[in-house]
Amino acid sequence: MGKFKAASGAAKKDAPVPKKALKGDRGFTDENAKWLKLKRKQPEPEGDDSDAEVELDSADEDLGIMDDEFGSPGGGDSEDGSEGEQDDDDDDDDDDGEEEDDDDDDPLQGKEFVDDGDSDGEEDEEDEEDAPGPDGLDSADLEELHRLENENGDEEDEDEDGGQGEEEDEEEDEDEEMTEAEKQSLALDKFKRKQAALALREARDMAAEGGAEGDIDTNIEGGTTFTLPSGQQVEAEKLAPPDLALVARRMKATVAVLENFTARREPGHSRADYLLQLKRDLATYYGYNDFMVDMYLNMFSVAEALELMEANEVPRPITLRTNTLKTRRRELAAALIQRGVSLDPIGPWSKVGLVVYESKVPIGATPEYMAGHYMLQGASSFMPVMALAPQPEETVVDMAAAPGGKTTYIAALMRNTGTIFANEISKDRLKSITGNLTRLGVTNTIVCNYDGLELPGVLGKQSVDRVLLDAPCSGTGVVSKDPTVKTSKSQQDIWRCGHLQKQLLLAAIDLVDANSQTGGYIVYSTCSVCVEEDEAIINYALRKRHVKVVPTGLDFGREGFIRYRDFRFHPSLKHARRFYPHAHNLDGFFVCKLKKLSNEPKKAAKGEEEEEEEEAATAGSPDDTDGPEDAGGKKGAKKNAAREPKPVVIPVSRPKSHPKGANRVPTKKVLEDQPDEDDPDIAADMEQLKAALVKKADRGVKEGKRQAKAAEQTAVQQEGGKATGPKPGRGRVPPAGGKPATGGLPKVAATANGGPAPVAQKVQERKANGSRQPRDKANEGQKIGTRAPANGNPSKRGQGTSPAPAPKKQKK
Ligand SMILES: C[S@@+](CC[C@H](N)C(=O)[O-])C[C@H]1O[C@@H](n2cnc3c(N)ncnc32)[C@H](O)[C@@H]1O
Repeated sequence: MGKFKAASGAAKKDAPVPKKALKGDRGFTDENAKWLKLKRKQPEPEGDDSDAEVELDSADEDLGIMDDEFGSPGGGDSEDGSEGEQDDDDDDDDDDGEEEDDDDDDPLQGKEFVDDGDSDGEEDEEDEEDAPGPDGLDSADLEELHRLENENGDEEDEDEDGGQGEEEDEEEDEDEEMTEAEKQSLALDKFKRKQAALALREARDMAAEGGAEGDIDTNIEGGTTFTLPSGQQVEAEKLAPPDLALVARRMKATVAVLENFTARREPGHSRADYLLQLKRDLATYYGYNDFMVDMYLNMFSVAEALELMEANEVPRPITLRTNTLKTRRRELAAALIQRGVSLDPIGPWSKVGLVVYESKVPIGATPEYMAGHYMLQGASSFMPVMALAPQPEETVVDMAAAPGGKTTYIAALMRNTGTIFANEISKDRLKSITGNLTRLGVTNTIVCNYDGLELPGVLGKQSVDRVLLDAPCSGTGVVSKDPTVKTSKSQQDIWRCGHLQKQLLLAAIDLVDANSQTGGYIVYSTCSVCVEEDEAIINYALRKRHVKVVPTGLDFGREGFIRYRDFRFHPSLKHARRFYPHAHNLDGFFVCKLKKLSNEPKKAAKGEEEEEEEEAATAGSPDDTDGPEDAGGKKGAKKNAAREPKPVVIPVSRPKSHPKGANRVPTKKVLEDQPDEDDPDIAADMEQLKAALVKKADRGVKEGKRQAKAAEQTAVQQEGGKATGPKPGRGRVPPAGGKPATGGLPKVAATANGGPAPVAQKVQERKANGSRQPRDKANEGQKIGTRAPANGNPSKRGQGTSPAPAPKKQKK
């Protein structure tokens, strides 16, 4: 008891696995049992980047670790996987590479590296909570406390005994300066907190043990059957401050009932009644909105959803990636240990990662950091680059690159050879990319500032070997970094993201040459756990392009969904990988690798054209995310509007009327998106949207004129001519999205010498010359650049074919 255990069978299955990566094995094993353990206390990165940007434009710079990924929820991280020429251990990422275990001869291994003795991390926090003082507590309170403590057994007592020490003494001193009332109030607060913590722990324990048949006490008030609160009680609770202890105990009881419903239900109450109460309580206790609670409960068992929410309260470990362009991991580790940093290798699955437990110095401002020997970067962001497995001398696109964490990792794996196009739509975020590239000594990268949708037009279709699309997303996987996600996301956000993600993924596929000698791969990743942003996007691409899902090479992580509620995805989606905080101690993350099979356009299957049209009109509604094929085909999903909740599954709340069809005002994002001109479907969709927009704008103008006229008349009628009506021509024209896309091609890649890079031309030249040829040193300066894009000339390519809007700030 008392430990936060993996709850479900599924979670246990995922538990860190093998002993050691076998030599010659490909991929990565999950032997990181130690560091994967949840830890309550982690050193904060300098500048508290924790506010990882869930928003697309959130600046990593805020952290004071400007270039690093910490603080950028979207997944901004940079990692290198290769140890360059000194050490090939980075090659574990390569599809073709043999895995070498450099740790075998790592002198630091098991010596200087600090052992994480914090296996009981979770309890530490509670240990630090002071036992409630007797002051101000009545005997009933104390009795209750003792009862709770006794229920939690000796372990709890030990925790408390051991956990206080000097801190308690200090508090006693402070107590003397307090008034009696203050003391009582403080003590009561502590008592309540303690009660809540104990009750929650019980709930967790019980959940973790799968409801241990037989010995679950479902009685919330000793002896009586657990009774759901009445409507009146629910209303009363809404008005009062939340009683967290009560809520926690009720959650426990509710979970127990749901897990053995027939035996424990209260007559007259349905499963839905209990679920509704549980949802309310989860939202109260952890502070989520209904959408998020529904999403978790749809995805996991109730017990596991609880675990995930609990894990979201805990920060992920601080991790860094050795920049193998400049140093080796063992050297970096030795240098940091010298400075008072406690660290360990991140796990056998990475040869460049380190996990930091404690640091006496700001880890984002050490001389080694400044010198570019490492990148602070969340462990989950290693995965997409490892899956991409870029090869030296290839041409690779990082389609949504800021702040450049993954770009720099790609560069390291390519050993600074070949060419990377690091693209980012947000001009403001470009400097984070260039800053990181410069600091880490990356010289094979051209930074560009396009909407990713434009890239096939700019760089040329089938022009590159690999593309990483670390897509803008809702950020529902990074709650611990950005708790605002708990309440700020809605189903509409997911639909909006989904629509953009689909288009970006098609553009990514179009960039890749299926006939690449060494590549032909696309990796799609998000830091969202929403199926509509993950598997549904891949499934869409499978229908639209000649691609197949291939294994990521990552040996841990859960399989992608093939069935999710009403959705049925291609069976190959099991090769995708999902990572969760509660199961892997990683941010919630999705990674999927595609192999392009042919450069030929894929003919739309029967019925799909019609579907595309509808998609444009619905712009990412759930119905366009590949609904069930077993319910009358894909169209069946659309007809299946009233979706039946499955047992212990709560339907996602949807708006009562989803805006569809011509009357729907297109979202701003949709209007900004540029069509892939070579994709007739999308181009047609966009035309349709634009037409609708123009029509709407016309209506708005007419309405504006009408109102102006009315205002004039009113003014004339009014004494002194003071009009109170709307001013002529103001305020009635549809705003924002209505702005027609104007302007020429923005943004340009810059070369190392600051001049504009004729990007597409270079790619085409490179292709013509054979991309595998060694680079011409004389051309290097022109071809390769890492500086911030100058306001140079735009690439000629694409000009006049795709009127691109100025880059807009994107919100995730
Ligand atoms: C998840 S973050 C990328 C993190 C980055 N890959 C890293 O590892 O450091 C997504 C990025 O996509 C950018 N973005 C959003 N919409 C885009 C678009 N249409 N084209 C290109 N980039 C876009 C956002 O500004 C944001 O920087």
